[in-house]
Amino acid sequence: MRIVVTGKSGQVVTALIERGPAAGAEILPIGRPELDLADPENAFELLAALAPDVIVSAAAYTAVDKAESEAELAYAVNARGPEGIAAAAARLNVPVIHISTDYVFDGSKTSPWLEDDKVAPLGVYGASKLAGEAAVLASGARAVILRTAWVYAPFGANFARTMLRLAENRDEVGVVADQIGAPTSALDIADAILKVARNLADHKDDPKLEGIFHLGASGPDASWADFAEAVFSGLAERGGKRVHVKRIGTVDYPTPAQRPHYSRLSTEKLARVHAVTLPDWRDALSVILDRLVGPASMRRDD
Ligand SMILES: NC(=O)C1=CN([C@@H]2O[C@H](COP(=O)(O)OP(=O)(O)OC[C@H]3O[C@@H](n4cnc5c(N)ncnc54)[C@H](O)[C@@H]3O)[C@@H](O)[C@H]2O)C=CC1
Repeated sequence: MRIVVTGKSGQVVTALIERGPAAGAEILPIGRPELDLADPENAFELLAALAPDVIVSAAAYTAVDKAESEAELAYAVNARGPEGIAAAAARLNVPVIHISTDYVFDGSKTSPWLEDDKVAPLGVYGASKLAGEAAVLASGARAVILRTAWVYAPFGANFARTMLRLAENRDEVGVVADQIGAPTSALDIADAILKVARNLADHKDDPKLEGIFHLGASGPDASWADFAEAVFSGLAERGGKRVHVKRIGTVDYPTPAQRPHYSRLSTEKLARVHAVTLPDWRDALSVILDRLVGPASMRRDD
């Protein structure tokens, strides 16, 4: 199975490159300079030359706060980019898996968001990603939208790595405790994408496999403060220092873009239709900390 994925250096792209071979997939990343999503005119020629079985649209403008002052660029990359990719996929008759976000919701629920819940993005990033979803769904390509959230990995820019960096010279870190979600490993996201890609490639005439699906880790709800505490206790278990989390409110940490208070996504539909369930986020974090800090077992006496 040949999978072309947009982007070259992102968390999900990098995870796909790492996980693809074990799933029997050849991963072909395309990104800048040859493909600029802000100007995807050449997408068809590029994709046609690579002859993929499935296209994964993973690259995006992901700077949530900066998007508030760069709306034009955010829309170009997150809406017109995927539109160009999906139009090419339709012409090539190749299915497309497009990665989207919990930020299409306003966070006002208190139970996990369902795929057909009312969308109401709070900021430019979420609105531009929502426009991307709409463009992909309207393209005529066989399309799966995978909305995920709170992505982190052993590489790239993410919350877990930021916490570990702060631990180097801080004994206490203030982290918001009133935004709830599920930290989701890009490695697990890559495994899920590969399974969905396989389902699409193997069952060409099954429209039930298409549409919007939510993808997130299993396990208990977590706040960013809970996630930080789990990172720091994992660090301590691996012989690192103890860092205290000061639980603060969103009001104490103002940002240009407003974030949803409750971001947990219901993953029941993905489990039912594609037979994909992600591991508990605490187990996934342990896998990533083993790589970033060193295996906990190495520090034990046994
Ligand atoms: N990071 C997160 O917490 C979340 C991410 N997502 C979505 O998941 C997907 C993957 O996210 P990450 O891997 O975390 O993103 P990332 O920020 O790690 O990587 C983004 C990738 O997009 C590429 N890119 C940016 N502008 C481009 C352009 N104009 N042309 C071509 N490539 C361009 C970058 O070079 C990079 O490879 C994105 O669609 C994002 O919207 C959804 C929910 C949460």
